Amino acid sequence: MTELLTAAQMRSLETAAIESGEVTGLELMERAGRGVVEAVFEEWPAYRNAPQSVAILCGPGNNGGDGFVVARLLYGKGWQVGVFLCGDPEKLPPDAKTNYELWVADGPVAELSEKALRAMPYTLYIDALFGTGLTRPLEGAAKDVISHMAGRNGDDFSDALICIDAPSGLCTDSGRIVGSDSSGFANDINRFAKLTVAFDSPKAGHFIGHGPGLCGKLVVKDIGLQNWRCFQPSKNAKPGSRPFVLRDGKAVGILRPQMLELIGPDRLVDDIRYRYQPGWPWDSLGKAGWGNHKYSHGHALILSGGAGKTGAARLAARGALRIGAGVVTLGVPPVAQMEVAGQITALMLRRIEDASALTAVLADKRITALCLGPGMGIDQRGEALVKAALEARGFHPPYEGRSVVLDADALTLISQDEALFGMLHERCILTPHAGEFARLFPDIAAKLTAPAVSGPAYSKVDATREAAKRAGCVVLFKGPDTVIAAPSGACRISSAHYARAAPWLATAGSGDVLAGFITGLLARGFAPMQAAETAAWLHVDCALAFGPGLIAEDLPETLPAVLRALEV
Ligand SMILES: NC(=O)C1=CN([C@@H]2O[C@H](COP(=O)(O)OP(=O)(O)OC[C@H]3O[C@@H](n4cnc5c(N)ncnc54)[C@H](OP(=O)(O)O)[C@@H]3O)[C@@H](O)[C@H]2O)[C@@H](O)CC1
Ligand SMILES: [K+]
Repeated sequence: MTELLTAAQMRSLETAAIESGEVTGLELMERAGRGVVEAVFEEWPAYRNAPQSVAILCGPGNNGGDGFVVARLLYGKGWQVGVFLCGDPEKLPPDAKTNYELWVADGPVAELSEKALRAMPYTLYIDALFGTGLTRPLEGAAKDVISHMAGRNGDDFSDALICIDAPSGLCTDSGRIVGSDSSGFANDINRFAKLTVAFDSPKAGHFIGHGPGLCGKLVVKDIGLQNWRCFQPSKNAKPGSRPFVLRDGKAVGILRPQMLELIGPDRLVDDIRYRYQPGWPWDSLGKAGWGNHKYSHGHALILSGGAGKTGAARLAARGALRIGAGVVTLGVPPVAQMEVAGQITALMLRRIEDASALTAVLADKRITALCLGPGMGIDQRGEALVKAALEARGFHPPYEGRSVVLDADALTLISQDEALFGMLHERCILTPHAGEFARLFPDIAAKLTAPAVSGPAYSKVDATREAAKRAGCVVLFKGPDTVIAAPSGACRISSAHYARAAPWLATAGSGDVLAGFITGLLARGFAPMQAAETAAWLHVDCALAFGPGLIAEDLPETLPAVLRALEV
């Protein structure tokens, strides 16, 4: 698990640490600068004993302060250091000012301008203009320089640029660029830095929006704030009582409540395990829960479209079966029965011509989860099926109720019909991609696509939370930065970036398999949020395990190996 912090949380952490009297802001800044230098040598080990030249671009706040520390430390190692300041040195905040003065004893500070920067080439460039304190669009020299670094003049700095905390101009809460004209990043929004060095914990903006593309590689350096982020583990703290912070598999503390707001599942398995409680359904994915009869592992019903449109539902059904639903039935209209019957083996088949047939089938309380949408069609039959599915909420101990995954065409249908939308309940999960999200929640999507005029900007996290609250159910907003939110505000980011980048997952039918994974877990008794986050994580893991060349059919077939590797 990786906890992701907002800029405000990071500030409150820093304030708590400083107010405790155990550490000063200056010490934190020194650790941050040291962390950057360490990261540079880890990335370019050959430079450890071969001093190079570096240009350090310092801004008017503490991000700039970190830059002055790096300047001093590299100069001390024999580097040729050019320092450029954006702003008035007299107005620097106290710790940054101190480090400015320390640097001035070593070398000069030039006023930041594109011309000054271009006067000579440097081996490396360090962007210390703005970090978590960015409040408005870049302008003037800062904007000129960043757009130059982003390739406006045809130069490519992306193998030589290190960003302190964030690429300047990027909002660390939202991963959006602040400014209506992309603040100079317009040339190629996915190529900017080689390395971004963040402190203590990554920020949400490193994982969503343009963050991952602009940051290059993300390195997080510890600056000794963990005692203010976590309560110390007490002897009585048991898994399940409060979320633990794990480091290398060991609990190092219990999260402070304010830090719980945003938690990202980089290592979701740990995340799940530390919340383990006896009887929790994850256990039943492994050996411990096997041995009962098939219906005790849940029965998923996946509704298919008509002839020639059954592939998507079959993919979803295969996913649900592989993830461990005891029984998976495909509900097909009679016209598609032969087509589907010829393609499936372990899956069951049921004729479901219309809504009344579905209602009759749902009298079977053993059906614990439904999936509607993949290939279903947006005709009257589809609409009536969605209505029947949302009406039939049946209860079946030990499950809290029957769950419904609404994907693809089902999302289009509920976006067109307020009454259907109003029938959503807490056991539903919506799985929109960006286009479907915009149809379902046009006003929310508009906020997300409107230019970000100030920071912190409205983010995909904000949008997904708002959508979940309005729908009254879990929303999984797909993308390489999948965001999952519950009406309560609980939120996870399942990011397929950095070490988990799997661009080949963007392949036809992969969303259908994801819907099937979620449905299978729901059928087994996972709560909606758990089902969505676990499925999203396993989906990416399958793609990573398979590698390039992946097609949607491969995802369910790779799942057994992924589960084996988890030793569940
Ligand atoms: N928190 C921690 O624990 C630690 C934090 N550390 C470091 O501190 C960084 C955060 O520092 P920070 O808060 O001073 O913010 P920063 O990003 O330097 O910029 C703020 C300044 O810029 C200004 N400004 C904003 N936008 C602007 C614009 N478009 N154009 C022009 N000006 C603009 C803004 O002015 P204002 O909005 O007040 O007018 C303010 O003066 C963080 O990223 C990390 O590197 C480390 O030392 C380790 C410990
Ligand atoms: K920066």
